[in-house]
Parts: sequence; structure tokens; C-alpha cells
Amino acid sequence: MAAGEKARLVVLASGNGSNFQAIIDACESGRLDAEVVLLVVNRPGAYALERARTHGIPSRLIDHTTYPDREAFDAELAAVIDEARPDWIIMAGFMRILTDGFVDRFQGRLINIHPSLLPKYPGMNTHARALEAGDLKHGATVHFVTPTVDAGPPIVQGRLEILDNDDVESLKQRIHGVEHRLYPLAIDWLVKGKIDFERAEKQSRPAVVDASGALIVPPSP
Ligand SMILES: Nc1nc2c(c(=O)[nH]1)N[C@@H](CN(C=O)c1ccc(C(=O)N[C@@H](CCC(=O)O)C(=O)O)cc1)CN2
Ligand SMILES: NCC(=O)N[C@@H]1O[C@H](COP(=O)([O-])[O-])[C@@H](O)[C@H]1O
Repeated sequence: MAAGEKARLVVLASGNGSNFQAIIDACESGRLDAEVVLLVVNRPGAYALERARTHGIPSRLIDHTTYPDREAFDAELAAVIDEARPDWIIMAGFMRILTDGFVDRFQGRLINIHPSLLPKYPGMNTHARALEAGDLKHGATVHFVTPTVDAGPPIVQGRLEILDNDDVESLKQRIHGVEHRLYPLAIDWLVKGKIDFERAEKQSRPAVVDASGALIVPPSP
């Protein structure tokens, strides 16, 4: 990132894009010293495209169903990303497993948000699984991406108390609230150099914030 320049972000999404919106809002309000230079989606109907259009952010559709295999899709995705010269590649509800080759190419600059307190509940249906298990706490994790899905070193987690009357839908909405504070915070730490892949790998446990964004567990030394 050139001195005095805003950090360049490329966001990858597949659907609604509420996390993408939270990042746009943080950039536009100055809370984040960064700019979204490109949105890439893999599904034609992704509402994230509408959000990009509304905020004058360039966007590209790379429809994975039109590629012969993952390698071909990832090769096009990598070329489009490189063209945008990003400092960070932000996966925000991007629903494709990326090949090892792609991840190796961008490792250390590629992050993702997952709706659970990893390493608990990697994969899908995290809210239902937390409720079924009778958990008292749940949350979201921003992590560096590695070839093994949902296993990359965590940057920061957002935690909330599960309420007695929570169901999957209410928990999903409350976790979205946590995510929309958590993702801009994590990106701010990266842009300011407060954490990087190596330090995230070495830390014994990630920092944790509560639903209001207040730090409740500091980054491990
Ligand atoms: N190599 C990695 N790829 C991805 C990671 C990762 O850590 N390493 N994180 C994911 C996480 N994720 C969303 O955030 C996610 C995980 C799994 C799937 C999935 O099973 N996708 C299916 C297709 C589903 C669909 O198109 O609806 C698949 O790719 O066959 C999606 C998202 C993102 N990738
Ligand atoms: N395993 C990945 C996964 O489930 N990711 C989740 O998809 C949602 C996307 O919402 P959005 O499109 O409104 O940002 C987010 O809740 C994110 O954690």
C-alpha cells in the first residue's frame, strides 16, 4: 500500500452482500482508510451487484456454472483480481471452495468471515448446530484463508449470548449484526498492520469483541 494511499480492497460475494455493505459504509464514513476498488460475484442474481451499482463501485460477474472446472474458474477469478491490484481480498458470503493453487497465490492477503466461533462448526448451518447443541454463546470469525476450508488462522471473533427464545432466523439476524461491526474492525487492524498472517498463526487465541464491538479478550501477546 503506497504511503498516503487508501488500502485497495477487492470484495468477493455470492448473495445479499450485507457484509459488503458494512465495508462500503465503513470506507465512506472514514472509519476505514480503504476503498473497495472492485466487487466480484459468481452468481448472476447476487444483490451485492445492486449495492455496488448504488455506490459507484466497479463489479464483475464470473459465473462458475459457465466454467468447465474449478481450476478454470479460479484462473479467471485470479486474473480479474490481479487486474484490480488489491492490497486485500475480502470474501464476504462467497460460496465457492477455492483451489489450493488460488489460495497459495493470495495467501496472507485473502480473508473470510464465517458465522461461528471457529474452530466450532466449520461448514454450513452453523446457527442450527449451535442451538441443537444447547450452546450459551455463538458468534462469527474473521480469518485468513488457507486451502483447508474454515481452518485458516483467526484474526478476531465476535461473540454474543444465545437467548432462550432464539431460533435459527433470530440468531442469524443477530449474528449479522455482530458481523457488520466485526468485518470493518478486522480490516482496520490489517490496514494498520496490527496483525498479519504470521502473527495470526503464532497467537494462542484470537482477540474477541462482544456484540457492541467492545474488546472482551485482547489479542494474545
Ligand atoms: N480453499 C478455501 N476456500 C474457501 C474457504 C477456505 O477457508 N478455504 N472459505 C470458504 C468458506 N465458505 C464461505 O465463507 C464456504 C465454505 C464451503 C462452501 C461450499 O461447500 N460451496 C460449494 C458450493 C455451494 C454453492 O455454490 O452454493 C462448493 O464450492 O462446491 C461455500 C462457502 C469459502 N471458500
Ligand atoms: N461458510 C460461509 C458462510 O456461511 N458465510 C456467511 O454467509 C453470510 C453472507 O451474508 P451477506 O451476503 O449478507 O454478507 C454471512 O453470514 C457469512 O458469515
